[in-house]
Amino acid sequence: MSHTYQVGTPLEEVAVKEVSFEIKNQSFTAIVGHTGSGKSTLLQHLNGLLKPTSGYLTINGHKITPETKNKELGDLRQEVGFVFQFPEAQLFEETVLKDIAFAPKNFGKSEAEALEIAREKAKLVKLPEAVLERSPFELSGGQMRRVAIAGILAMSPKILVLDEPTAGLDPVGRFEMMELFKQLHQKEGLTIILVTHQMNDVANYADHVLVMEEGQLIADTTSKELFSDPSWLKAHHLSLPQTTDFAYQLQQRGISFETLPLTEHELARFLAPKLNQRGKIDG
Ligand SMILES: Nc1ncnc2c1ncn2[C@@H]1O[C@H](COP(=O)(O)OP(=O)(O)OP(=O)(O)O)[C@@H](O)[C@H]1O
Repeated sequence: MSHTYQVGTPLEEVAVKEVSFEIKNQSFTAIVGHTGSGKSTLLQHLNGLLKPTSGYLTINGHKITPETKNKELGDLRQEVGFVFQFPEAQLFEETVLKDIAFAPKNFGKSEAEALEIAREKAKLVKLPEAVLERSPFELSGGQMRRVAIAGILAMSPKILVLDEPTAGLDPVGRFEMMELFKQLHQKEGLTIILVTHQMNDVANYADHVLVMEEGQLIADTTSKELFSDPSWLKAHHLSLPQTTDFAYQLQQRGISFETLPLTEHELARFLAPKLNQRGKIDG
């Protein structure tokens, strides 16, 4: 599929060029690439916010073509939860619980049912009980974002699409947010599709990676494969996760790795026996 903005005007811009890929059910996919490479444009096709200007996509059995009408996309929009950048900007209700209950209520649930769903989803995103009756605007940035995410989960989506969901959070908030997505993926069985600039998050959480460059898909791979080739990443001005970079630097100083580690845990597992051995020899 391709997407061109403002076709036929002087501002015409091909944002996504003939990309073709498959995302498996219940996978955790990261989409990476520089600013302007087409990630957000691609993402907005996944629940029909944008339609391809040529080609098609099939999501959960729903085919979207340039001719697809918005009214045909109701089911898809319920099945694909879309978390925009800074989703807390869309909070508006008087209380946290009412905000989370908004969508189910709008989609025909009774007030009591919607509030019940809201309680369940608030728990799922680990909002403390004490905040549920408070105004969402009195919460911390991280908590507000959790309210917004709970509001999307209240539609019981099968696929969660996240556009830089940790932007603007502090390191602890970022970690907790990523752990939440990991839990939603592993325990709730959600398919996660995440746009991120954080290679550490790609290494720690994603199994599948799509790399965009100037509107084209230049890699469709696993995180292990992607980070095993530092020279390819360098050629495309992409960085390595911190741990992989550290291991790569060790490798350049003569310590050989079968495959470069992606996580601190993998690096520690590799280094510990070597350092223990050194200790024994030195001692
Ligand atoms: N509504 C729009 N109208 C016209 N051009 C647009 C529009 N939205 C995006 N573009 C252009 O499409 C291209 C891809 O933008 P897109 O936002 O998809 O990239 P991105 O990889 O998500 O960038 P970022 O990492 O900064 O969010 C850019 O050249 C951008 O200027």
